[in-house]
Amino acid sequence: MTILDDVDQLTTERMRRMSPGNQGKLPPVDLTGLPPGPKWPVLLQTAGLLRFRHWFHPHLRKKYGDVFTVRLAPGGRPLVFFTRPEHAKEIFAGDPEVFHAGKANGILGPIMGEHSLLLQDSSEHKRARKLLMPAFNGHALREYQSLVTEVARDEVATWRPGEEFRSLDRMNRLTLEVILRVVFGVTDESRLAQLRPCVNAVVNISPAILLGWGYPKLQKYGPWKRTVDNQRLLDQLMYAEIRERRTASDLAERSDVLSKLIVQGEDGDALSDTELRDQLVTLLLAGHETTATALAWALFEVGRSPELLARCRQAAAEGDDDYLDAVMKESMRLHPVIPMVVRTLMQPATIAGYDLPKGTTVGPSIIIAHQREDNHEDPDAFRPERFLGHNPPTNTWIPFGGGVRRCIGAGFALMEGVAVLREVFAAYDVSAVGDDEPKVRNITSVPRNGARIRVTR
Ligand code: HEM
Repeated sequence: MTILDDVDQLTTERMRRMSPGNQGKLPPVDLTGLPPGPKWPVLLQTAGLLRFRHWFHPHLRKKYGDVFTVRLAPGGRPLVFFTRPEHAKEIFAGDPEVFHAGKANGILGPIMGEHSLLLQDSSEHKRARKLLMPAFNGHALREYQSLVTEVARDEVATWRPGEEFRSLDRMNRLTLEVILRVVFGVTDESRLAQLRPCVNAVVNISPAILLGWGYPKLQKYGPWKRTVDNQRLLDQLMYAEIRERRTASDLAERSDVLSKLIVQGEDGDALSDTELRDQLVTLLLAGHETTATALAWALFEVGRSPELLARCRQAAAEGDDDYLDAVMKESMRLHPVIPMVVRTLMQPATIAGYDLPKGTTVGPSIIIAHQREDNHEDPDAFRPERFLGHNPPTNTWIPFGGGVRRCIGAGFALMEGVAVLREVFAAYDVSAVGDDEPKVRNITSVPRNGARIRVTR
């Protein structure tokens, strides 16, 4: 068997094994005594939550109070939302053996693979998190900084004074390049050229594509076949990169996430090739569009206020990273990229005084936490100063979730955000063009018009 056949087989087996139909079913849930919620048909509630979340979360809080239940298709399984910081704390601090996060992400199994940090729970999650953590600590982040800055500078160098564009598109291009070069550590130009279109297609997961994962027979036809073919190509390229990297003579000196993960494993417990592939695809899917969206909103909001712009240009000129860090944090507060985080109860648990049965899914609403007036004064205003010199009270700012599942890339995203803002504001004045509002794009919320900006000197 050649290496190519071997990788093709790995892809085929993963897609089959991880198809939603082959993953274990959750037990039925007893609905008596759950917090209040709408009596609408479950399909309408599901549409409200998935497509109209920016209206639906505040509407439900207004109607039912701080804790409410939404029922989801198929089958009307309950999802209980909590909107107060002390309730978010109860969830984030919950026993990881009882509060599982991996189940809710199972839909991404065919692409991420079973080893993905996002999909694992209990001891497997603990082990993977321990192996990945050193590649995301403060020391590692400082090592990535110069390459991230270089990628940002190259992107900004392609802009022309007076040009108007969708900042979301430019930020997506930039953050993808960061994943390829700083996370995967690819340096070979021909491999980068092969990876760019392939990775772009992989991150474009529409509801129609998800359908193909649920019904593997569709994978012989049209867009679903193209998705699987593209997935095979990505796997070929990634396994080739992983296998070559293992034998690289400069492995220990390299500052990219993949090299660090390989070196880290040399002391004992090591990640296999398949585990490395699954974690890298997870980092790609979790870290690319999320960071790009937060950056696009930051540029758009700063571009709406000449005072903020002047402050950012000054910060870039003086190397005042704290101010740019506050701009990123305020961008994620006002426009949370991920609207909620969820956990499924493996045993009955009591939260906010409610006794909830096994199988219930629970989660803090990030949208509401960031909008509550008792959490953030004048919550509709974009004010980076909120984050200067102090942090907001615990669990009032939760764009990265919390507890043992808190986003492992939070520090990476902020480091990247600051580096990009520094490069943009060192070179350009930015003004927002038109208006914008959040729109649902699969799991994330993105600016509907792409956060259009004009750059001038
Ligand atoms: C602005 C950018 C980002 C946002 C808003 C964001 C948000 C989140 C959220 C809400 C979670 C779930 C946390 C929970 O369940 O409590 C998460 C998990 C995760 N994120 Fe991020 N993220 C961002 C950037 C990144 C980056 C840059 C990476 C990696 C390069 C990354 C990798 C991950 C991974 C691997 C997990 C799973 C952690 C686990 O289950 O243990 N994220 N992220």
